[in-house]
Amino acid sequence: MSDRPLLTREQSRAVDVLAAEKYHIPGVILMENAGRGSAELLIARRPASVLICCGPGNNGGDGYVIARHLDLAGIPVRIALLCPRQRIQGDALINFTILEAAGIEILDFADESLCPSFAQSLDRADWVIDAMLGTGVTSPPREPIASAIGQVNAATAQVMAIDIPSGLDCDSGVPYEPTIVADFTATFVTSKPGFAKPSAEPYVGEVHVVDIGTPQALLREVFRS
Ligand SMILES: NC(=O)C1=CN([C@@H]2O[C@H](COP(=O)(O)OP(=O)(O)OC[C@H]3O[C@@H](n4cnc5c(N)ncnc54)[C@H](O)[C@@H]3O)[C@@H](O)[C@H]2O)[C@H](O)CC1
Ligand SMILES: [K+]
Repeated sequence: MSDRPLLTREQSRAVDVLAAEKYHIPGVILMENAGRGSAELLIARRPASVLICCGPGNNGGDGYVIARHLDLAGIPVRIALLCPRQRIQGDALINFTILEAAGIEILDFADESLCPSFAQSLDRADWVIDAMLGTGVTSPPREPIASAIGQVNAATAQVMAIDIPSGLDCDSGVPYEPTIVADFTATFVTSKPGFAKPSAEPYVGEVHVVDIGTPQALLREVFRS
């Protein structure tokens, strides 16, 4: 796994497209593998209480899957949702709807200014999961995610970043203002080019690669292109 080439933003998109269009793998299966593999990494660290900060895209979708697996493992977990519920779409929406049906606690923080209860939720957690922004982002984090990143970085809880620390450019390794400072990053398929850059070092922490069930043949195609 570790001898695979690094995966760029464009190749990450190619994985999703090829999986769906040529290899008959629905995106929700990749998301399940991504979330379950990430949850297993955190469960091994025996968290007492977890806050999962979720953004509007599929990075947030991974966060909903993680919530379900932590809940199944008996770990108290809450979602801090940093976008209006109506913005959630596709595979992320499938997993969000499951969480709603399962009664897992979802706290809404869609407003520009995070209300004091975001800080209170942070205080209650010994681990925070950053599932706010992933490979789909090429600009500085906007509100309310920007404020959430600032508050997470100032909190005492340990931080696990999903795929990429939110705010870090996965290709260049340049941190936007602000960027999550993670204790460890669970990244999918293989590591990202930006992680090897000195500018990324303070943000990514220990990097763990999580496989998401893509066939070898698909990966060969992606890395050949
Ligand atoms: N093939 C794989 O590796 C898989 C990865 N998965 C996860 O999916 C994300 C990428 O998901 P995507 O929906 O493309 O993008 P994001 O979640 O990163 O964000 C898009 C979302 O964010 C909004 N947005 C864009 N720019 C900003 C900004 N500057 N500030 C705030 N919000 C912004 C935009 O409008 C969209 O709504 C990848 O990282 C993995 O975590 C899959 O789960 C499995 C396959
Ligand atoms: K992230």
